Amino acid sequence: MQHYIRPSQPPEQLSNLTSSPFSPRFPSLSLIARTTMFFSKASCDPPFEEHYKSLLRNSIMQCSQAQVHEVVGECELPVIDLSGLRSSDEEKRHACVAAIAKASSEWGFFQVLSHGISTELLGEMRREQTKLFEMPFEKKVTSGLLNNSYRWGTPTAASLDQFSWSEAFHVPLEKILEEDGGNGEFNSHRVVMRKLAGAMSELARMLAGVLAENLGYPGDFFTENCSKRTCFLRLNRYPPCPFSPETYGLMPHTDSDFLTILHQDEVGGLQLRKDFKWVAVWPNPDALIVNIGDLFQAWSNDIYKSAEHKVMANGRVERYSIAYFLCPSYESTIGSYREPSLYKKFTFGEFRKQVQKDVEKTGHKVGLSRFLI
Ligand SMILES: C=C1C[C@]23C[C@@]1(O)CC[C@H]2[C@@]12CC[C@H](O)[C@@](C)(C(=O)O1)[C@H]2[C@@H]3C(=O)O
Ligand SMILES: O=C(O)CCC(=O)C(=O)O
Ligand SMILES: [Fe+2]
Repeated sequence: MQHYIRPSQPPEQLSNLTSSPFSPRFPSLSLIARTTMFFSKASCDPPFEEHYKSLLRNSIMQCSQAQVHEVVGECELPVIDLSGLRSSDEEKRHACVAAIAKASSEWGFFQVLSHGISTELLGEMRREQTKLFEMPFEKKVTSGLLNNSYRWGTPTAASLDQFSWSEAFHVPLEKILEEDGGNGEFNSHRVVMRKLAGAMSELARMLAGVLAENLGYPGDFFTENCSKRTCFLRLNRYPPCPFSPETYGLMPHTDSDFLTILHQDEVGGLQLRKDFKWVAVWPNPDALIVNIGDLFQAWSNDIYKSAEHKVMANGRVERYSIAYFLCPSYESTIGSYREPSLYKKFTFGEFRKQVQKDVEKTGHKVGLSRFLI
């Protein structure tokens, strides 16, 4: 049931510009089109260089000492075919549940095939996402698009290790599910987002249910507490970055949710921390990535792991990803499914507030350890 794959080609991030046009590693035409040749900044790009001038200048001098020693290993992230869950053969279903639970404990990450989200829908979303990010930077900032959810860089960054070379729409789904909440001009992306949110919600709640049942607990906790309205869809874009290859596209973090479903494009750059090493997650066009968030780690009393992950910026090409965050309402209380609990009970609202406070104060998310008993 659980098997490992390593793609035949490395992600574009690792291919090099000097390769021959006849070599299979030569970048595809679409990638060439997406390459901002030698750092001419597009009008859609956020003004990272102007805004974070001193931060970036210092970072080049220091060459980010903190990250130099880190090893990036090859990733053999579990790939799980979810058709096993729909099988009438009880043994097959059981093997699939066991594979999901094992990966969630050992990695906090896994990839899924036969996930039920069509390539067409993911492609539609990707086209809408591209249109959104191609708008002039000023418009993204000022137009209040998608409930004012546009973010770029890291406003609180005091050093390069707190800085993210990326932009995102971090969209509370409650807002886009409202029928007429939007500006007519942008309706097509709202329609696609609703469709994708529906499909992602089904998949996320099904996986959360499986993980809960594996611990002998009914899965309805997630159906009851995480409605379509309390979740988030995040559209990420990582523009090409002319600075040190050590620059983060997205700084190391754990996700503040129950679980995340991620669709990444073919560029690569996502890395997760396993056994004190950073390992790269190779893009697999047929798979979605699933990772356990802080709330599931607390709820499962550390049986499932919320693994730290990051995105490394790419010097030549832009990268896109879409993340669906399975979250409860802010009033929901998160407590361990069994006693004695490692963590104090907290509401999701308290957790988010504490994360924000820590990030504002120190530039870093402290996260779950704040709530240890
Ligand atoms: C500065 C930060 C905000 C963030 C946690 C972090 O320390 C690093 C990444 C951020 C991020 C990105 C994805 C999600 O939007 C988010 C909720 C998360 O879990 O990690 C945010 C965090 C946040 O805003 O709390
Ligand atoms: O872009 C990626 O691959 C990861 C994004 C991510 O970690 C996030 O949005 O929380
Ligand atoms: Fe994340």
